[in-house]
Amino acid sequence: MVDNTHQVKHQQTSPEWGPTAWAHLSTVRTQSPLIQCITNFVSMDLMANTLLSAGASPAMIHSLREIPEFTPRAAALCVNVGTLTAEWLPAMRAAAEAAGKAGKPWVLDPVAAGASRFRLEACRELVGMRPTVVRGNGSEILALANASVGPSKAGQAALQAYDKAVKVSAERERYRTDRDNFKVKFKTTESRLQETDAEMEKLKKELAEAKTAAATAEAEVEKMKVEEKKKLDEADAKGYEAGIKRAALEYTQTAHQMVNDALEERLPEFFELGYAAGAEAMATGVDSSHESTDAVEAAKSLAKSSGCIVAVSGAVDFVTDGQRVVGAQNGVAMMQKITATGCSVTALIAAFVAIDPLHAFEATATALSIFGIAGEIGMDMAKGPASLRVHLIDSLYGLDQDTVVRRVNIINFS
Ligand SMILES: Nc1ncnc2c1ncn2[C@@H]1O[C@H](COP(=O)(O)OP(=O)(O)OP(=O)(O)O)[C@@H](O)[C@H]1O
Ligand SMILES: Cc1ncsc1CCO
Repeated sequence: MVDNTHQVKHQQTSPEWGPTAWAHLSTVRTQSPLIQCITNFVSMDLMANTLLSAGASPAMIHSLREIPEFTPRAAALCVNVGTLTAEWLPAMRAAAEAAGKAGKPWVLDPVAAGASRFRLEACRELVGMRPTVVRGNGSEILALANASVGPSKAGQAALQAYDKAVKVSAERERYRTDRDNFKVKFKTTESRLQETDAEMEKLKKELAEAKTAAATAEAEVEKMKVEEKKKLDEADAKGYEAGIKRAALEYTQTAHQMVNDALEERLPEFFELGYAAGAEAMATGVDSSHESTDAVEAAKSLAKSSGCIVAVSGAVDFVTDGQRVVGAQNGVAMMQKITATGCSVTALIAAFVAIDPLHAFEATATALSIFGIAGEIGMDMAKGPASLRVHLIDSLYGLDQDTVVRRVNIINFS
């Protein structure tokens, strides 16, 4: 059971974040608050180990039969809908209600809130039960905020999304047309090149024939030299004909050389055209994920309409109560490559809020920052996501005052 008289008391409106974060972490270590987690199957292990390495005491208890007896004894509750089923939802409701009645803080993680109507409805209902904190990624907070603002605003958001989709699709079509036009141009050039090649082959053949004819004629002239004068005249005439043919061949050879030179000169131009079309085709990808910065306004409006603290995780973890906004800028991008880091930091928020429930806003920001610092230090030793998972837990366990105070990076955004 948590003794609230030991809760962190030195918070002010504008806290010194480093010392505050250390006060929160060291209080979690000394009080070891019992945190009940109703969470998804994927996150159970990492979440429990995160809480343990921070000094809290995890209990992954979700049976409806145990909740009335157990939940009031926990210092805080963490509800995560990651692998939601119709059977588990009543347990989540019951635990949220029991925590509320016992005056214990509880935290909601609306995993993939927008993935289905069932999930969105469940999340909306749970938000309506007034969790102390809601923590999600950008897409989850956007889905939840849009679902909570009523049909007209949701309709507007859908229309805006539709407009954007139409624009992107038109742009894509334009790129496709450009690319197809280039393909046609390229094919035409190619067929012209083939025609020239065929012409060249024909001329080569004629040249060979002419060479043979000239050789024959020369041989004949030689022969005529020793033959009668009468036949010499005839042979001369044939030789003259061969001469004309050779001149004609020399002329066609020169013409062919000119065509070749002209094509060679234009080669860089063809290359430029191909390169430009390639670059345009590559620029057609459409990014559909949301950054945490995209969801700050949605988080503020959700915080206002629900009365909860709302946190959006990402490169910057934003925390808002509807008026104030702060951003925790710790963590490393590789944390996204470990499943359930988000779920785990939500549980850590529950532990921090458990020991300082009167300052849930500050406790949420410091929990996010501390988890990020553990990720940063863990990353120095990690080779990839699997080893980061291990080193993150080790680093969280080993954090000391100097490191925390020095590395906490929380700034005011409003
Ligand atoms: N680009 C980033 N740079 C630094 N830290 C990040 C980045 N992206 C996420 N994080 C950190 O990773 C943790 C998890 O955040 P994320 O937004 O990925 O949660 P999530 O999508 O709910 O995760 P999950 O569903 O796997 O539990 C947070 O502590 C967050 O600060
Ligand atoms: C991968 C996954 N699917 C449902 S819950 C969960 C863990 C991250 O939220």
